[in-house]
Amino acid sequence: MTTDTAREVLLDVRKISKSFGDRVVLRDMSMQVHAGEVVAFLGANGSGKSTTLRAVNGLIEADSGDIEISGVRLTEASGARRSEARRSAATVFQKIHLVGRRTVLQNVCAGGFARLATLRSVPPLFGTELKEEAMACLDRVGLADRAHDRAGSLSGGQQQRVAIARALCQRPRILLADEPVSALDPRAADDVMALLHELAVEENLGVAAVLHQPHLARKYAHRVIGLRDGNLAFDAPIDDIDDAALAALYV
Ligand SMILES: Nc1ncnc2c1ncn2[C@@H]1O[C@H](COP(=O)(O)OP(=O)(O)OP(=O)(O)O)[C@@H](O)[C@H]1O
Repeated sequence: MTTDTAREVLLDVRKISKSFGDRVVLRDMSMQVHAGEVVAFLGANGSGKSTTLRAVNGLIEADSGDIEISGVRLTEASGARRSEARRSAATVFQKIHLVGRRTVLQNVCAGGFARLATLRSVPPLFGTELKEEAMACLDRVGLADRAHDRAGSLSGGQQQRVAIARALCQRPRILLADEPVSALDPRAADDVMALLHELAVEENLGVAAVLHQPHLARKYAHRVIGLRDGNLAFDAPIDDIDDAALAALYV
């Protein structure tokens, strides 16, 4: 798969570094995610993949460097503009965090709450509109028929698709997926990666996915970023990286 680098840059990470105590875990990490592409992050345990995504979604602050999300430089923005930029990048985690006793639809609606919470006054029909939007998001991931089931009654793969629908209800431009398929069986993993690929290509989202499965990167990513000990090892179209280079990340 090739990527069109003329596409809009949705995420621009410039030379971010991060240490925990004396331990430097990211050094001058730079990378971009464009609209319409899936970027896979590969690397051994502890190489800094999640730290990179966490610096983007605001779970941690980088010590230095700069991050631009949807055209907003976080170091220069504050208040609502900064929150809005952050919210344009929605995160999907390995641990799915649905409220199991609530319905699938209620869980997906939760993705819209963060967005609505920033409005000065809540539109009067927001409940109905939000539910309609959540249903559309569920339909997008192929689970509209499970809307009124308890979330906890779904399989792991289905729950991850619900989590993706919840992220979509946030109306993101970028999906950050931190090991989205690590807890899933091979078939469910394939389905979830196929869905992420489809969302990138058909909805023009940028997808950055941390993966531990090089074969899924080969099948579904347009570009691959390899990390080794907090350093960028490579950043290239997947077709330019051979299997030996992928395997070398893990030795
Ligand atoms: N909050 C923290 N406090 C201290 N050290 C941390 C913290 N978060 C991450 N680290 C350390 O930073 C390094 C990079 O962690 P990170 O989670 O980014 O790696 P990773 O490539 O995502 O690994 P994995 O594949 O195991 O999830 C690891 O050595 C980890 O122990």
